[in-house]
Amino acid sequence: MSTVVRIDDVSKQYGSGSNALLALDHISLDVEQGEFVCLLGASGCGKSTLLSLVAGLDKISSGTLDIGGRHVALMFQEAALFPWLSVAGNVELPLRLQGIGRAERKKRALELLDIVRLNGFADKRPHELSGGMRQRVALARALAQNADVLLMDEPFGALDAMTRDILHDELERIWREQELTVLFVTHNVREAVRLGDRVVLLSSRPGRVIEDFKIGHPRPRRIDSPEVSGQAAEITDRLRAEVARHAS
Ligand SMILES: Nc1ncnc2c1ncn2[C@@H]1O[C@H](COP(=O)(O)OP(=O)(O)OP(=O)(O)O)[C@@H](O)[C@H]1O
Repeated sequence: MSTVVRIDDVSKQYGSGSNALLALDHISLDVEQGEFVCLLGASGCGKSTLLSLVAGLDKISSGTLDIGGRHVALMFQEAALFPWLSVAGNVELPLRLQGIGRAERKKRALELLDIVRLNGFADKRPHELSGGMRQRVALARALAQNADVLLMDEPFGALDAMTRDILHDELERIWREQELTVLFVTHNVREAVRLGDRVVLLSSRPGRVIEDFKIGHPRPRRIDSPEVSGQAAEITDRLRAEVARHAS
């Protein structure tokens, strides 16, 4: 296995002087090729900060962060589609930025829409889609970036439980088929156990890695299975203890 994301002793401080805020405190975390790693922690512990550092959207304050020049794609809770573009137009955008010609773009966009099971919706506008369908488009657009690493920040947080459940299955299938490496931020412990090879628990601010749970249950998992529920309960207890420690 090769390491795709190497985070070594990374700290992140926002601001300076009396306004300084330490968001991440000496975080070390390696993500291997093809791994699905979920990041879990109390609100404000620095999960999104860590993703934005891996994405290169912000600079680390100290330590080393190495993704070996690999390409990353980001996906957020809001699909953030361009409303004036069709579904296919939104998916084509990264392809256009890669300089891919019109005919090839159209073909590739249709293939990607097929992968996320949105064939037949290419000409629709984002407002004509449900929330779950919009996230499928966002996923297709992320895949269009041909990234090695998919960074997902609560991508299903705004969806109802049933839609989320279906998208878990879809994401798992796509992750396997496309041999992606995924770093997935969530507040939802069961979702983390449902999806992750590992669930990395961060402390309350400043974020530190307090535990790295290996999730060995066979896939595909059901979010309501006794195995997932049992391990989620164990992790929730650990998280609760951390939040209580921070509050006291
Ligand atoms: N650009 C910024 N400037 C200053 N402070 C910031 C900035 N971005 C985040 N922070 C602060 O850093 C801390 C970590 O924020 P971050 O959004 O990474 O946490 P999180 O774990 O993703 O939170 P949540 O679970 O609520 O989404 C918070 O206290 C936040 O207010």
